[in-house]
Amino acid sequence: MIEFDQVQKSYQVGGRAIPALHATSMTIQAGEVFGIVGHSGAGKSTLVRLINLLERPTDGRILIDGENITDYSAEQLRALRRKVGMIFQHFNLLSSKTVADNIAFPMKLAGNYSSKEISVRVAELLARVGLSDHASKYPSQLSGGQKQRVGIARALACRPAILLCDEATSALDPQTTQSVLQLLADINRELGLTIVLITHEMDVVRRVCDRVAVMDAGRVVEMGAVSDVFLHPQHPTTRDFVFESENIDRNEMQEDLDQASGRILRLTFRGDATYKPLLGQVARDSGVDFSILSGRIDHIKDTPYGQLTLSLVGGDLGVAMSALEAADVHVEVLR
Ligand SMILES: Nc1ncnc2c1ncn2[C@@H]1O[C@H](COP(=O)(O)OP(=O)(O)OP(=O)(O)O)[C@@H](O)[C@H]1O
Repeated sequence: MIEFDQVQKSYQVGGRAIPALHATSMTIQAGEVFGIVGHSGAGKSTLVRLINLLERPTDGRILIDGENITDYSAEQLRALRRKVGMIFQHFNLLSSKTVADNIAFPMKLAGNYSSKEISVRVAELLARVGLSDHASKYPSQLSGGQKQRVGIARALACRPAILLCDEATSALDPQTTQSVLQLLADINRELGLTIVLITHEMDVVRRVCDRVAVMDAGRVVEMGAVSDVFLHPQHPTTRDFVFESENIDRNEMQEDLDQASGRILRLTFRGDATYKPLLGQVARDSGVDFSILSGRIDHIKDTPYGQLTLSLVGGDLGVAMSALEAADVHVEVLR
Protein backbone atom coordinates (compact mmCIF):
# COMPACT_ATOMS: atom_id res chain seq x y z
CA MET A 1 0.00 0.00 0.00
CA ILE A 2 1.27 3.49 -0.90
CA GLU A 3 0.04 6.36 1.26
CA PHE A 4 0.47 10.07 0.61
CA ASP A 5 -0.04 12.05 3.80
CA GLN A 6 -0.31 15.78 3.13
CA VAL A 7 2.49 15.52 0.57
CA GLN A 8 3.55 18.76 -1.02
CA LYS A 9 6.24 19.44 -3.61
CA SER A 10 7.70 22.72 -4.87
CA TYR A 11 10.69 23.12 -7.19
CA GLN A 12 13.22 25.86 -6.48
CA VAL A 13 13.83 27.85 -9.66
CA GLY A 14 16.04 30.91 -9.45
CA GLY A 15 15.34 31.33 -5.73
CA ARG A 16 11.58 31.02 -6.25
CA ALA A 17 9.45 28.08 -5.13
CA ILE A 18 7.31 26.73 -8.01
CA PRO A 19 4.48 24.60 -6.59
CA ALA A 20 4.07 21.33 -8.54
CA LEU A 21 1.97 19.35 -6.06
CA HIS A 22 -0.25 20.99 -3.47
CA ALA A 23 -0.86 19.16 -0.16
CA THR A 24 -2.18 15.78 -1.28
CA SER A 25 -3.40 12.80 0.74
CA MET A 26 -4.36 9.57 -0.98
CA THR A 27 -3.89 5.82 -0.78
CA ILE A 28 -2.99 3.39 -3.55
CA GLN A 29 -3.96 -0.16 -2.57
CA ALA A 30 -1.57 -3.08 -2.98
CA GLY A 31 -2.29 -5.03 -6.16
CA GLU A 32 -4.39 -2.42 -7.92
CA VAL A 33 -3.77 -0.65 -11.21
CA PHE A 34 -4.01 3.02 -10.30
CA GLY A 35 -4.22 5.62 -13.05
CA ILE A 36 -3.19 9.25 -12.78
CA VAL A 37 -4.62 11.36 -15.57
CA GLY A 38 -4.04 15.05 -16.21
CA HIS A 39 -2.96 17.59 -18.81
CA SER A 40 0.68 18.50 -19.35
CA GLY A 41 2.11 20.25 -16.28
CA ALA A 42 -0.65 19.00 -13.94
CA GLY A 43 1.92 17.35 -11.66
CA LYS A 44 1.57 13.68 -12.65
CA SER A 45 5.27 12.93 -13.09
CA THR A 46 6.08 14.76 -9.88
CA LEU A 47 3.56 12.67 -7.97
CA VAL A 48 4.88 9.40 -9.40
CA ARG A 49 8.56 10.30 -8.94
CA LEU A 50 7.85 10.90 -5.26
CA ILE A 51 6.97 7.20 -4.87
CA ASN A 52 10.57 6.10 -5.47
CA LEU A 53 11.98 9.37 -4.11
CA LEU A 54 13.44 10.40 -7.46
CA GLU A 55 11.92 13.65 -6.13
CA ARG A 56 11.80 14.44 -2.41
CA PRO A 57 8.64 16.00 -0.96
CA THR A 58 8.90 19.56 0.32
CA ASP A 59 6.47 18.57 3.07
CA GLY A 60 4.41 15.57 4.22
CA ARG A 61 5.02 11.84 4.50
CA ILE A 62 5.00 8.99 1.97
CA LEU A 63 4.43 5.54 3.43
CA ILE A 64 4.96 2.26 1.61
CA ASP A 65 3.50 -0.72 3.50
CA GLY A 66 3.36 1.50 6.58
CA GLU A 67 7.01 2.64 6.44
CA ASN A 68 7.78 6.33 6.05
CA ILE A 69 10.19 6.26 3.11
CA THR A 70 11.12 9.92 3.51
CA ASP A 71 13.09 8.87 6.62
CA TYR A 72 15.04 6.15 4.78
CA SER A 73 18.85 5.89 4.92
CA ALA A 74 20.85 5.66 1.67
CA GLU A 75 20.99 1.86 2.07
CA GLN A 76 17.21 1.59 2.60
CA LEU A 77 16.66 3.88 -0.37
CA ARG A 78 18.67 1.56 -2.64
CA ALA A 79 16.53 -1.37 -1.45
CA LEU A 80 13.36 0.68 -2.06
CA ARG A 81 14.37 1.43 -5.64
CA ARG A 82 14.74 -2.30 -6.30
CA LYS A 83 11.22 -2.77 -4.95
CA VAL A 84 9.84 -0.07 -7.26
CA GLY A 85 10.36 -0.63 -11.01
CA MET A 86 9.74 2.09 -13.56
CA ILE A 87 9.06 2.33 -17.29
CA PHE A 88 9.19 5.49 -19.41
CA GLN A 89 7.62 7.07 -22.48
CA HIS A 90 10.88 6.94 -24.44
CA PHE A 91 11.91 3.56 -23.02
CA ASN A 92 15.35 4.76 -21.73
CA LEU A 93 17.16 1.61 -22.93
CA LEU A 94 20.95 1.46 -23.15
CA SER A 95 21.64 1.59 -26.89
CA SER A 96 25.07 -0.08 -26.63
CA LYS A 97 23.70 -3.12 -24.81
CA THR A 98 21.69 -6.03 -26.21
CA VAL A 99 18.12 -6.72 -25.17
CA ALA A 100 19.32 -9.44 -22.74
CA ASP A 101 21.98 -7.15 -21.26
CA ASN A 102 19.47 -4.32 -20.83
CA ILE A 103 17.20 -6.66 -18.87
CA ALA A 104 20.12 -8.03 -16.82
CA PHE A 105 21.43 -4.54 -16.03
CA PRO A 106 19.48 -3.80 -12.79
CA MET A 107 20.35 -7.27 -11.43
CA LYS A 108 24.05 -6.68 -12.11
CA LEU A 109 23.77 -3.26 -10.50
CA ALA A 110 22.13 -4.77 -7.40
CA GLY A 111 25.23 -6.95 -7.07
CA ASN A 112 23.62 -9.82 -5.19
CA TYR A 113 22.70 -12.18 -8.03
CA SER A 114 24.95 -14.92 -9.49
CA SER A 115 25.44 -14.97 -13.28
CA LYS A 116 23.44 -18.20 -13.39
CA GLU A 117 20.52 -16.53 -11.55
CA ILE A 118 20.73 -13.57 -13.93
CA SER A 119 20.66 -15.67 -17.11
CA VAL A 120 17.74 -17.80 -15.84
CA ARG A 121 15.77 -14.69 -14.87
CA VAL A 122 16.52 -12.90 -18.17
CA ALA A 123 15.32 -15.94 -20.18
CA GLU A 124 12.18 -16.10 -18.05
CA LEU A 125 11.46 -12.38 -18.57
CA LEU A 126 12.15 -12.51 -22.30
CA ALA A 127 9.57 -15.29 -22.58
CA ARG A 128 7.12 -13.34 -20.39
CA VAL A 129 7.22 -10.29 -22.66
CA GLY A 130 7.30 -12.35 -25.89
CA LEU A 131 10.84 -11.44 -26.97
CA SER A 132 12.74 -14.73 -26.60
CA ASP A 133 13.88 -14.53 -30.23
CA HIS A 134 15.29 -11.02 -29.81
CA ALA A 135 17.74 -11.51 -26.91
CA SER A 136 20.85 -10.59 -28.91
CA LYS A 137 19.41 -7.65 -30.79
CA TYR A 138 20.17 -4.02 -29.96
CA PRO A 139 17.42 -1.49 -29.13
CA SER A 140 17.84 0.23 -32.54
CA GLN A 141 16.75 -3.04 -34.19
CA LEU A 142 13.41 -3.11 -32.34
CA SER A 143 10.01 -1.50 -32.89
CA GLY A 144 8.59 0.92 -30.29
CA GLY A 145 6.32 -1.75 -28.83
CA GLN A 146 9.23 -4.22 -28.56
CA LYS A 147 11.40 -1.55 -26.89
CA GLN A 148 8.67 -0.96 -24.29
CA ARG A 149 8.48 -4.73 -23.70
CA VAL A 150 12.22 -4.69 -22.97
CA GLY A 151 11.59 -1.73 -20.64
CA ILE A 152 8.92 -3.76 -18.84
CA ALA A 153 11.15 -6.85 -18.55
CA ARG A 154 14.00 -4.71 -17.21
CA ALA A 155 11.68 -3.07 -14.66
CA LEU A 156 10.56 -6.51 -13.46
CA ALA A 157 14.09 -7.98 -13.23
CA CYS A 158 14.54 -7.50 -9.47
CA ARG A 159 10.97 -8.67 -8.73
CA PRO A 160 9.53 -5.31 -7.66
CA ALA A 161 6.27 -4.99 -5.73
CA ILE A 162 5.37 -1.72 -7.49
CA LEU A 163 5.65 -0.73 -11.16
CA LEU A 164 5.52 2.97 -12.10
CA CYS A 165 4.59 3.70 -15.71
CA ASP A 166 5.28 7.26 -16.90
CA GLU A 167 3.31 7.77 -20.15
CA ALA A 168 4.43 4.26 -21.14
CA THR A 169 2.22 4.06 -24.22
CA SER A 170 2.25 7.71 -25.37
CA ALA A 171 4.85 7.09 -28.08
CA LEU A 172 3.08 4.00 -29.44
CA ASP A 173 0.40 3.54 -32.12
CA PRO A 174 -3.10 2.46 -31.00
CA GLN A 175 -2.64 -1.25 -31.77
CA THR A 176 0.74 -1.44 -30.02
CA THR A 177 -0.69 0.56 -27.10
CA GLN A 178 -3.41 -2.06 -26.77
CA SER A 179 -0.91 -4.95 -26.66
CA VAL A 180 1.38 -3.20 -24.13
CA LEU A 181 -1.64 -2.38 -21.92
CA GLN A 182 -2.72 -6.02 -22.16
CA LEU A 183 0.77 -7.10 -21.06
CA LEU A 184 0.60 -4.73 -18.07
CA ALA A 185 -2.85 -6.06 -17.16
CA ASP A 186 -1.59 -9.68 -17.36
CA ILE A 187 1.45 -8.84 -15.21
CA ASN A 188 -0.78 -7.14 -12.63
CA ARG A 189 -3.08 -10.18 -12.48
CA GLU A 190 -0.39 -12.87 -12.50
CA LEU A 191 2.19 -11.24 -10.22
CA GLY A 192 -0.16 -9.22 -7.98
CA LEU A 193 2.07 -6.22 -8.66
CA THR A 194 0.78 -2.72 -7.84
CA ILE A 195 0.85 -0.58 -10.99
CA VAL A 196 0.75 3.23 -10.95
CA LEU A 197 0.22 4.52 -14.45
CA ILE A 198 0.42 8.14 -15.63
CA THR A 199 -1.38 9.09 -18.80
CA HIS A 200 -3.09 11.99 -20.52
CA GLU A 201 -5.59 9.63 -22.16
CA MET A 202 -8.74 8.55 -20.37
CA ASP A 203 -8.96 5.62 -22.78
CA VAL A 204 -5.80 4.09 -21.26
CA VAL A 205 -7.37 4.44 -17.81
CA ARG A 206 -10.62 2.85 -19.03
CA ARG A 207 -8.80 -0.18 -20.44
CA VAL A 208 -6.56 -1.18 -17.54
CA CYS A 209 -7.05 0.81 -14.33
CA ASP A 210 -9.10 -0.10 -11.27
CA ARG A 211 -9.04 3.40 -9.76
CA VAL A 212 -8.01 6.79 -11.04
CA ALA A 213 -6.96 10.20 -9.75
CA VAL A 214 -7.57 13.18 -12.02
CA MET A 215 -5.00 15.97 -11.60
CA ASP A 216 -5.29 19.63 -12.46
CA ALA A 217 -2.74 22.35 -11.65
CA GLY A 218 -0.97 20.35 -8.92
CA ARG A 219 -4.12 19.03 -7.22
CA VAL A 220 -6.05 15.78 -7.30
CA VAL A 221 -9.49 17.09 -8.31
CA GLU A 222 -11.33 13.78 -8.53
CA MET A 223 -10.52 10.23 -7.45
CA GLY A 224 -12.41 6.95 -7.37
CA ALA A 225 -13.23 3.67 -9.09
CA VAL A 226 -12.75 4.05 -12.85
CA SER A 227 -16.34 2.95 -13.49
CA ASP A 228 -17.66 5.78 -11.28
CA VAL A 229 -15.28 8.49 -12.46
CA PHE A 230 -15.56 7.58 -16.14
CA LEU A 231 -19.32 7.12 -16.28
CA HIS A 232 -20.26 9.94 -13.90
CA PRO A 233 -17.47 12.54 -14.04
CA GLN A 234 -18.00 15.40 -11.59
CA HIS A 235 -15.12 17.83 -12.16
CA PRO A 236 -14.92 19.87 -15.41
CA THR A 237 -11.39 18.56 -16.07
CA THR A 238 -12.61 14.96 -15.76
CA ARG A 239 -15.55 15.72 -18.07
CA ASP A 240 -13.13 17.14 -20.66
CA PHE A 241 -11.04 13.95 -20.54
CA VAL A 242 -14.08 11.70 -20.86
CA PHE A 243 -15.61 13.69 -23.75
CA GLU A 244 -12.23 13.72 -25.49
CA SER A 245 -11.83 9.96 -25.14
CA GLU A 246 -15.31 9.38 -26.53
CA ASN A 247 -14.76 11.81 -29.43
CA ILE A 248 -17.75 13.85 -28.34
CA ASP A 249 -18.01 17.38 -29.68
CA ARG A 250 -19.83 19.32 -26.96
CA ASN A 251 -21.28 21.92 -29.33
CA GLU A 252 -22.65 19.30 -31.69
CA MET A 253 -24.09 17.40 -28.75
CA GLN A 254 -25.80 20.54 -27.47
CA GLU A 255 -27.29 21.20 -30.93
CA ASP A 256 -28.75 17.68 -30.99
CA LEU A 257 -30.24 18.17 -27.53
CA ASP A 258 -31.72 21.54 -28.49
CA GLN A 259 -33.50 20.02 -31.48
CA ALA A 260 -34.99 17.10 -29.57
CA SER A 261 -38.45 17.36 -28.01
CA GLY A 262 -39.69 16.15 -24.61
CA ARG A 263 -37.54 15.12 -21.66
CA ILE A 264 -33.95 14.10 -22.19
CA LEU A 265 -32.47 11.26 -20.15
CA ARG A 266 -29.04 9.73 -20.08
CA LEU A 267 -29.10 6.04 -19.20
CA THR A 268 -26.04 4.16 -18.02
CA PHE A 269 -26.08 0.35 -18.07
CA ARG A 270 -23.32 -1.63 -16.37
CA GLY A 271 -22.46 -5.32 -16.39
CA ASP A 272 -25.32 -7.69 -17.24
CA ALA A 273 -27.83 -4.81 -17.63
CA THR A 274 -25.85 -3.74 -20.73
CA TYR A 275 -27.22 -6.60 -22.83
CA LYS A 276 -30.82 -6.73 -21.55
CA PRO A 277 -33.55 -5.70 -24.04
CA LEU A 278 -35.13 -3.32 -21.53
CA LEU A 279 -36.18 -0.30 -23.51
CA GLY A 280 -38.98 -1.86 -25.57
CA GLN A 281 -40.57 -3.33 -22.46
CA VAL A 282 -40.30 -0.04 -20.53
CA ALA A 283 -41.82 1.89 -23.47
CA ARG A 284 -44.76 -0.55 -23.68
CA ASP A 285 -45.42 -0.53 -19.92
CA SER A 286 -45.17 3.26 -19.51
CA GLY A 287 -46.60 4.38 -22.85
CA VAL A 288 -43.54 6.61 -23.35
CA ASP A 289 -42.18 7.06 -26.89
CA PHE A 290 -38.45 7.52 -27.23
CA SER A 291 -35.84 8.36 -29.81
CA ILE A 292 -32.12 7.72 -29.45
CA LEU A 293 -29.91 10.84 -29.63
CA SER A 294 -26.62 9.07 -28.98
CA GLY A 295 -25.39 5.74 -27.74
CA ARG A 296 -22.32 3.62 -27.19
CA ILE A 297 -21.39 0.28 -25.76
CA ASP A 298 -17.86 -0.52 -24.56
CA HIS A 299 -15.86 -1.97 -21.68
CA ILE A 300 -14.29 -0.58 -18.52
CA LYS A 301 -11.50 -3.07 -17.91
CA ASP A 302 -13.47 -6.34 -18.29
CA THR A 303 -16.91 -4.95 -17.43
CA PRO A 304 -19.27 -4.02 -20.26
CA TYR A 305 -21.19 -0.76 -20.09
CA GLY A 306 -23.59 1.13 -22.29
CA GLN A 307 -24.69 4.75 -22.35
CA LEU A 308 -27.74 6.06 -24.20
CA THR A 309 -29.09 9.58 -24.48
CA LEU A 310 -32.83 9.50 -25.22
CA SER A 311 -35.58 12.01 -25.77
CA LEU A 312 -38.92 10.87 -24.38
CA VAL A 313 -42.45 12.06 -25.09
CA GLY A 314 -45.90 11.07 -23.86
CA GLY A 315 -46.84 8.28 -21.47
CA ASP A 316 -45.90 8.15 -17.81
CA LEU A 317 -42.26 9.19 -17.36
CA GLY A 318 -42.29 8.26 -13.65
CA VAL A 319 -43.26 4.67 -14.46
CA ALA A 320 -40.51 4.51 -17.11
CA MET A 321 -37.82 5.88 -14.77
CA SER A 322 -38.81 3.56 -11.92
CA ALA A 323 -38.73 0.53 -14.23
CA LEU A 324 -35.25 1.47 -15.50
CA GLU A 325 -33.90 2.07 -12.00
CA ALA A 326 -35.42 -1.23 -10.82
CA ALA A 327 -33.35 -2.89 -13.59
CA ASP A 328 -30.13 -1.30 -12.25
CA VAL A 329 -29.94 1.36 -14.94
CA HIS A 330 -28.56 4.69 -13.76
CA VAL A 331 -30.91 7.44 -14.94
CA GLU A 332 -29.79 11.03 -15.27
CA VAL A 333 -32.27 13.74 -16.30
CA LEU A 334 -30.46 16.12 -18.68
CA ARG A 335 -33.54 18.24 -19.45
N1 LIG B 1 12.80 19.77 -12.18
C1 LIG B 1 11.91 20.75 -12.22
N2 LIG B 1 12.26 22.02 -11.95
C2 LIG B 1 11.36 23.02 -11.97
N3 LIG B 1 10.06 22.86 -12.26
C3 LIG B 1 9.63 21.61 -12.53
C4 LIG B 1 10.53 20.50 -12.54
N4 LIG B 1 9.82 19.39 -12.86
C5 LIG B 1 8.55 19.79 -13.03
N5 LIG B 1 8.43 21.12 -12.86
C6 LIG B 1 7.19 21.93 -12.93
O1 LIG B 1 6.23 21.33 -12.07
C7 LIG B 1 4.93 21.31 -12.66
C8 LIG B 1 4.43 19.87 -12.75
O2 LIG B 1 5.24 19.17 -13.68
P1 LIG B 1 5.11 17.61 -13.95
O3 LIG B 1 6.21 17.21 -14.87
O4 LIG B 1 4.99 16.89 -12.67
O5 LIG B 1 3.70 17.58 -14.71
P2 LIG B 1 3.10 16.45 -15.65
O6 LIG B 1 1.62 16.42 -15.37
O7 LIG B 1 3.81 15.17 -15.48
O8 LIG B 1 3.35 17.03 -17.10
P3 LIG B 1 3.79 16.24 -18.46
O9 LIG B 1 2.59 15.39 -18.85
O10 LIG B 1 4.03 17.36 -19.43
O11 LIG B 1 5.00 15.44 -18.14
C9 LIG B 1 5.07 22.00 -14.00
O12 LIG B 1 4.71 23.35 -13.83
C10 LIG B 1 6.55 21.88 -14.33
O13 LIG B 1 6.99 22.94 -15.12
